[in-house]
Amino acid sequence: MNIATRLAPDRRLVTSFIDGAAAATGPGTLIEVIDPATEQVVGELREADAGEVGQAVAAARRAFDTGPWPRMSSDERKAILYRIRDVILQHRDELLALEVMNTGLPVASVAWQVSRAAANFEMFADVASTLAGQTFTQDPRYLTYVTREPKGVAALIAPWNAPLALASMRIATCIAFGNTCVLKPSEYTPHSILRMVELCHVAGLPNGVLNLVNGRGHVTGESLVSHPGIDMVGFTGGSETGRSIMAAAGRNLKPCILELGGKSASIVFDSADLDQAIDGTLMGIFSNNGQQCLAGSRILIQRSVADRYIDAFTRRARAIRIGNPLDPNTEMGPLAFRRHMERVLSFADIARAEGGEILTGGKRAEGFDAGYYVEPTIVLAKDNEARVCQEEIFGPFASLVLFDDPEEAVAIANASAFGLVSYVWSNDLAVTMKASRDIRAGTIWVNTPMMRELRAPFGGYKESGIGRDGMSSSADFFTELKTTSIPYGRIAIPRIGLGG
Ligand SMILES: NC(=O)C1=CN([C@@H]2O[C@H](COP(=O)(O)OP(=O)(O)OC[C@H]3O[C@@H](n4cnc5c(N)ncnc54)[C@H](O)[C@@H]3O)[C@@H](O)[C@H]2O)C=CC1
Ligand SMILES: O=C(O)/C=C/C=C(\O)C(=O)O
Repeated sequence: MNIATRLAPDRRLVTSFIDGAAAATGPGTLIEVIDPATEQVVGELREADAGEVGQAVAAARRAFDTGPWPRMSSDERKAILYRIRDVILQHRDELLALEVMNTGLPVASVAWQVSRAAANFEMFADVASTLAGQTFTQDPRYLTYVTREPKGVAALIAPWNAPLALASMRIATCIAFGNTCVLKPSEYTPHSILRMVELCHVAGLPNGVLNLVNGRGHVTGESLVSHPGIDMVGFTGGSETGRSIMAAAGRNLKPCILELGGKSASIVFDSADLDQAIDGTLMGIFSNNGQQCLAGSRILIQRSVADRYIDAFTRRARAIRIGNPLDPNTEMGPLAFRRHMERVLSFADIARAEGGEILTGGKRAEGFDAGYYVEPTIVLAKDNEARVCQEEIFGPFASLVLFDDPEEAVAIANASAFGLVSYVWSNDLAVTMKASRDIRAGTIWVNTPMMRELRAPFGGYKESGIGRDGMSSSADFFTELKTTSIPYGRIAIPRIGLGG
């Protein structure tokens, strides 16, 4: 199937979507959208300038100040969010095709991500509709109660590596609590997101609650996050970008929730079920074409099992089926865009220069006329100080480091600027318990590849982020707490100002 030819001419151009309608075609810069599997131009987006961003923020503000959404009962909002879930699932194939066309991710992994997008809306509808309040009676003459109110208008910035799953997470956590927002997806992956935004309106989301602006980060993104009319910023993406977004938001004293990069340690102890650890560490680094913040990109291996592990891991990596992302048998597709592919490949030269041994890969995959295909790459690093162990590469690039005992493994895992997740492979309970206690990361997965429990807090230590997504954590970020105290009857108030 060549989905490039399936986009109708009127679906090629992506514009802003403001107050429930596509923005009229204006003079904005046109930016080509390229299918990374074919390198063909499959559409363009018309970049929103500061003026158009202002219109989107104004629409979100109107919807917040005077629209029905923040004033609905949580059950009414829940009914609409459930309909969004249903409409997403009804349009699964269409969303899937657009997502594959924009990202180059294998169709099998995108299928899971469309389900995840639907689950995000369901999950946060449930969370918001079951929020419990608090009461206090320290002074028995009073009832003091705490209510949660929506915080306002959010700027939401989404990445390109799993656009539907991650943008929907930001949208759902924001609007479920009665807020309104302006979303800016990545300029590389606008088509699936535009369709999802349209579908949210088909499902009955009131106009102005979810507005969309498209464009590059330094143009549309910067205008949005520095706009004085927004009340908060939600961002998923790289740590450097997170730094500038937080600085821009900070100038207006706006809070941020940042889900950033990682260089997560996947630790293979000699007490592991080695076959399972090999399956899990392969998924950890090579799934989603290696483009995941939560990738297990630093694999630490206990020296006593290193030969066996490395031999099997390398053999299996070489056997990964690279190909057309629309083929259900494909295990790895192309990287998302040319500049990113070149950056990932540059780390092979860096690895060699710093004394690492490339066990496999380090070059473009052969046999393709077009597409940003890269071979699964494995480097045995000289040590954990190497740049390939310290910098987020964000591609199918595994950096291996050896260790002798559990204490050393934890020390290496922690010797990183990042702290998003860690994977622990061991059947020794004490080893797993100590590792999970001592590793400084937001999530520890023991004997399992990525497993997202959406209710639990998810986010990073250190440069991997600020704040957490999840039940109470999302509620804390996306609502204001209001304390009200009311006496049970007329109280005696000291009478001042009666003197003469
Ligand atoms: N989920 C994650 O953790 C992701 C991590 N990355 C990491 O970041 C590196 C750089 O990739 P990029 O494509 O440059 O990702 P990025 O983090 O710059 O892009 C993510 C989003 O931020 C927007 N953006 C960029 N600069 C902005 C600004 N100043 N203000 C507001 N919005 C802005 C982009 O347009 C996009 O929508 C990758 O190599 C990878 O290491 C990239 C994407 C996702
Ligand atoms: O599951 C989440 O909420 C976040 C996942 C983040 C990534 O997979 C990513 O950014 O790569």
